[in-house]
Amino acid sequence: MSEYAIEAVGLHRTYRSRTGWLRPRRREVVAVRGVDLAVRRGELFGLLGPNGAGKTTTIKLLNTLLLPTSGTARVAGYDVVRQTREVRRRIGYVFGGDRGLYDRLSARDNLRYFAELHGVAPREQRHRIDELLDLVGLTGRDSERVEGYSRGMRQRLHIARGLLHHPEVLFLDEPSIGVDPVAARELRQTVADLAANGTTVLLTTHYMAEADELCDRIAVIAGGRIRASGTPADLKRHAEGRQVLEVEAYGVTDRQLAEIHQLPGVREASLRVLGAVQLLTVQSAAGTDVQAEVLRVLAGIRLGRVLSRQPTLEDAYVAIVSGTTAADAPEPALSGTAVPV
Ligand SMILES: Nc1ncnc2c1ncn2[C@@H]1O[C@H](COP(=O)(O)OP(=O)(O)OP(=O)(O)O)[C@@H](O)[C@H]1O
Repeated sequence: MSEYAIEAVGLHRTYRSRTGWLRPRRREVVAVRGVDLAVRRGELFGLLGPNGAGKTTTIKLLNTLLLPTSGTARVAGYDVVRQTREVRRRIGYVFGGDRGLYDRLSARDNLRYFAELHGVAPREQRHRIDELLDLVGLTGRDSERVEGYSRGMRQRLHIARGLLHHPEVLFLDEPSIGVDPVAARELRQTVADLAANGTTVLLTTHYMAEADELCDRIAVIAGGRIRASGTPADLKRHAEGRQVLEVEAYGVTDRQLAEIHQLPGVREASLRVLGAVQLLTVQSAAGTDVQAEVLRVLAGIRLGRVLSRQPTLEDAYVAIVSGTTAADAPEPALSGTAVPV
């Protein structure tokens, strides 16, 4: 038996569609271009990337919902194209959002229904459902209708649903999307417990802190290609030798962001909108003090907190996605980077 639960070699996927009505035209989108992955059994592996990077497509290629245009993959030891039935029996798939549960049924009845669909033997059902309700922390709330559940509770019920048939590999696509921070923490605990019980988990997320806390290893995907992979500590090295300046501001323009990018010593600059406030993050070579110059560019704008700090996994991620990692980035990038939130 291979030590890997998921092995992919050179996965490609092109979507072909027609657009237009009077003069239909073919449109091709290369969503995944040569992805290699090797996820060990029992590992909690994160696939991170900005919007449109190819995360969901990669997951769908691995869980047999899509056929690769080229390349091969094995999941739980079986080929995803030639042995789809064997693969499907051994995997679970949980995607973020509201679909996939019956609102007017209780959590327990939802699980009963899906247990039937998955062919879980009737005498095993009760025990399995109790076990899963306990794992996802819904014991005691299981007779309530799902329509009254919070987003976090729904997500945990989704996970229980995905685990009914004892899958060896669980695919979790954006599990904490739209979940509040406290519920997200509980959700992370559930995912960590799963991996501790031996299930291999492949998780996609936009949240760096989540990946940092949870994952044994992470691959960063952008433009359909894996840009970097390794443990969170390995990835953090991509921002090694840098320092980070964070400025809360109100009304930074694209021009100012581009100007900050051009400042001597600046490696990366990005802007995120957090409610009413913008968070400007500037990465620079360690030992280069860019603060005075950045504040000069921002003169006249209302500012909040200004903070200098060590790089985090998120900074490394920004550097990897924009192709300006510590090793290969002597020149600053030319344009601002839109960071997914
Ligand atoms: N059914 C489809 N037909 C055509 N193009 C598609 C289809 N599904 C995805 N794409 C395109 O393929 C690319 C990769 O999409 P994918 O959904 O895999 O990215 P993602 O990393 O999961 O993004 P997000 O975080 O936004 O969900 C994008 O450019 C997307 O627009």
